[in-house]
This record gives sequence, structure tokens and C-alpha cells, in this order.
Amino acid sequence: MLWVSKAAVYESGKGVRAGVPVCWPWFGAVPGKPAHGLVRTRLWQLRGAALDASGQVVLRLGICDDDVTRSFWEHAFELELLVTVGRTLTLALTTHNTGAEAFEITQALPSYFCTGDSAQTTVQGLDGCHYLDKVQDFALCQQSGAVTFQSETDRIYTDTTANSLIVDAATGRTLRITKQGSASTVVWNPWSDKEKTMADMACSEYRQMLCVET
Ligand SMILES: O=P(O)(O)OC[C@H]1O[C@@H](O)[C@H](O)[C@@H](O)[C@@H]1O
Repeated sequence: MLWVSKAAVYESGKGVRAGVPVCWPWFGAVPGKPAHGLVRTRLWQLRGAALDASGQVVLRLGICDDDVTRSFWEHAFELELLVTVGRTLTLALTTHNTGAEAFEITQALPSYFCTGDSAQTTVQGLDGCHYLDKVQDFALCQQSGAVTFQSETDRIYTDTTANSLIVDAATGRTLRITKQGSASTVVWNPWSDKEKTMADMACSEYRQMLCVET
């Protein structure tokens, strides 16, 4: 269900075009700083791996501040990602401020999902929501009906705590994405022209993926 690009690069210091990158302590571009924050390009520690009472695999991953993170962002932190794999996949990201100063963050879990064909896939649950359209220079728009994919799509839906459904007509599969503690949802597919500019996406892979990010 989670998508991995055939051209993904696995190198410390680079993001992996796959799975669920952790965007933290900011989402998106910040001039002079790494896009999508400081932790998606770094190695995390595996702090625990266990089976819970119902047979689900529970992984505890962590990362904390170091010289590199402090060179971009001065705060002390410890971040923990709890990954529970069973009939559903559950991710829980917890921020601990281990310093003396308060700080503010933005964060996102941009999940890359497989589709049989993105052109035949819709995202439901956002009807009527307002969004900032990054393809139209952050123009404020309102969603009407389901989200469909016919061209580059990059939208930040604001003020929504709703669950989303990815309805994939080509495979007949529906995925449900639920969330807590998040009032926005991002929907992204680079489509053909943008894909060509991305070294870590293979030709025409935009038809096999889309991101729904919470
Ligand atoms: O190429 P990156 O840094 O992994 O970002 C991929 C995409 O991530 C999405 O979350 C953003 O909304 C897009 O604007 C961006 O293009």
C-alpha cells in the first residue's frame, strides 16, 4: 500500500522518495534551510521493537538534536515515532521539548500511497474544504466534490479534521486515512512535467502514486 519509487536514493543526508517521510519542525520550503525540516534526511535510532498483546508489531524510533540540527534550528528536542503494524498501520509522532525555551513547530507525515492508476483515483472527504493551491501560487480555493488527478496537484486543505478515503478504481481498493491532532491535509501528485524534474522518480511513476499528508 505504501509506495516506493524505483529511483529512490538511500543515502544519509537525502530524503527517500517513499513511505512516510517525517517533515519536522517545519513543513515545506524555508529559505536557506532544508525543505520539509531536519529529520527526514537523517538516520533515526531504533529504540524498541516488540509484539503487542494483539500480535501487532510495534517499533519505537527516535531522534534528538545534534550539531547539524542546531546549525539550522537552535532548539533541543527529542522526537519519537511509534509505528504500529497490524491490520492497520498507525503512526504516532511525539515531540518532547528538552530545552528551557518554548518553540513552535509545523509538521507533516506525507504518506506516499500506491495507486493502480492515479488518473482513475479520487480522494474523498474534502468536499467543501478550503485549500491553498501551491500550483496557483497559494491561491485560496474551495474543493467541490472529490479530488481528482489530471495534472499537477499540490493542495494544502486547511481547517479539516476529516478522514480521507483514497478510492482507486483501477484496483478496486479503498484506503482510509484517519488522523488525530491535525487540522490540515495535503494532497500531492507531481504529474508528468514535474516528475521529469525529479531525479528520484522513475518515468511515469506519477500514475502509480499519490500523497495524502496529515
Ligand atoms: O521533493 P520534496 O522536497 O520531497 O517535496 C515533495 C512534495 O512534498 C509535498 O508535501 C509538497 O506539498 C510538495 O510541494 C512537494 O513538491
